[in-house]
Amino acid sequence: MFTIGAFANAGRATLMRISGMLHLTPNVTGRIVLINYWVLGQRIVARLRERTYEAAIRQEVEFVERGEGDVISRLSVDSSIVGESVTQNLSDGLRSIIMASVGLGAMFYISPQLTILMLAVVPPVSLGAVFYGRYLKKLSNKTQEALGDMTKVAQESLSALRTVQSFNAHKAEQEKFDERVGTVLSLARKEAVASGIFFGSTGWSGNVTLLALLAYGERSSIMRGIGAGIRIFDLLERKPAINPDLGVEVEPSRLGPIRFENVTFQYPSRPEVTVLKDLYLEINVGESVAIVGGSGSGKSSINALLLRYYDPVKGKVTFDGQDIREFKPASWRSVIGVVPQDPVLFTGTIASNIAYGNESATREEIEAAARQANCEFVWGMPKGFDTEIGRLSLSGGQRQRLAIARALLKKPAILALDEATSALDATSEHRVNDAIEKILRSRQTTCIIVAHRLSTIARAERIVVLEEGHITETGTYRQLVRRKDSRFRALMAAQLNAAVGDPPTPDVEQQLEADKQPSPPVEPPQPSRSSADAII
Ligand SMILES: Nc1ncnc2c1ncn2[C@@H]1O[C@H](COP(=O)(O)OP(=O)(O)OP(=O)(O)O)[C@@H](O)[C@H]1O
Repeated sequence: MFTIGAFANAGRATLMRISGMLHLTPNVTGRIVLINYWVLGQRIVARLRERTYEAAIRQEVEFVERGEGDVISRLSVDSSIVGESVTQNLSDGLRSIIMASVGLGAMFYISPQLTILMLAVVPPVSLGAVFYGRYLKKLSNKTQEALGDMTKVAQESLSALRTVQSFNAHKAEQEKFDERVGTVLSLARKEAVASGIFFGSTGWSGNVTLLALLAYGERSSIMRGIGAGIRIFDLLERKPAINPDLGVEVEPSRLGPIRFENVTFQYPSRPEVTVLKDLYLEINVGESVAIVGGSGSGKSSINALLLRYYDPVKGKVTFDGQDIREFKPASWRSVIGVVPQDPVLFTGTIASNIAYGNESATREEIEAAARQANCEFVWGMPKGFDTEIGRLSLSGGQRQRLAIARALLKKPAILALDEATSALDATSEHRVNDAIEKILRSRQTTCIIVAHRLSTIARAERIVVLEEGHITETGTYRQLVRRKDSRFRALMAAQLNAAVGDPPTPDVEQQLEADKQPSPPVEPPQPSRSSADAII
């Protein structure tokens, strides 16, 4: 064996002598080869990304929506790996071919018998390499899948950060992500061990060569690594504008009015636009207030401030007389149930979606909340509450009802509801309205509703009309609708007309006329279905 080793070294020395004759120092040759291959690699990666994106965007919606993260990871990580391995393998392969053929030629020249003896090891080693290669490929595939899964989890929660924060689900999301990171780590470890065996089989000289190659060729990747590291550390060191660790806990049983005290607000990304101007709004314990106003008047921004996604620029929001900035954000959000305009569902079962951020909820509690929110469609599904759902696999109305159930499960002292503006199918819409009405009637929860439907507006105890960032009118539905020149009437008529089509339809006029009549003392008004559920 020693003789064969010495013999192979003699072949390698011959190759070195040849490159010496061509006046190519290993340093210069290495640099040229590396730069060329690096550029080639980048071109391959760019082409691959374009083609992958082109293919992804042509797929059926279901494929991408179910495995969004996977597609993104193929675009970012997989394509780099392919690019790197193609160039790396290509350069390694070329180098090996040259070394092997020149070396073998020299060896044959010195002693054909010894060369043939040495070549006898080639077939079993090749066979081993084939099986070993397959194993490595499978392992790498699994790692990529795990990476895709990890990206998907991160993407789902980051794209729904408002939901994650309002349901205090950081811990659950972190655990989910950590689990994926763990899987990736253990697979990567397996891959490293497997590669280690591979390199180990080439003996100490192989390892030394590899180290030299790494030290020599990887300098540019280290620089790239530093660049990427800076971006990561920037995020790690960033202090959140709303510190999640500062503040006092809110007693879950604490009740009190909510006050927006002369609040002025601009979004940090658009400081030139004042969304809310010196707004004063008081909502008493158990009261339901509907906020109405034209698109862009600042309705949703009120909810965003209430939930402390943002802080006011001037003025303050108080709960029971205390500035909500004094509360720990998670503790404050835990007393508020949120139903956003376009609710987000997460990968998982219907039950886990209703119990989002509320892991201790029992099946009975989940079902009770679903019943309260008119989610009867769940019982009709073959697997009921254990049905697996993707982000968008339910209708808008069903999603909104699940979101209502999710919010009700928290038994919140305050309910912040943003009605869906998009049209829901007739049955769903009716069931959503019905669920909201049930909540409004119960009078246990303080409700602040960004309302778009007449039926909800009519049911709320008080209506505030928001125009250009401040409240221009406030009163009950009857008071506002009866006031001949009220801004509310004008808003309703204009928006209903816009929804139904010009010129004003008899429906709108009839509705407004009908509402002028005195109502029965106990029953709340029952606007006719044609216009009552109209989206405004
Ligand atoms: N995240 C944001 N960053 C910057 N500007 C925003 C942001 N969200 C909303 N705005 C702007 O703030 C203003 C008020 O928006 P808001 O969503 O509160 O209105 P809205 O009354 O709820 O409208 P709609 O009924 O259409 O939902 C709009 O001009 C909007 O463009």
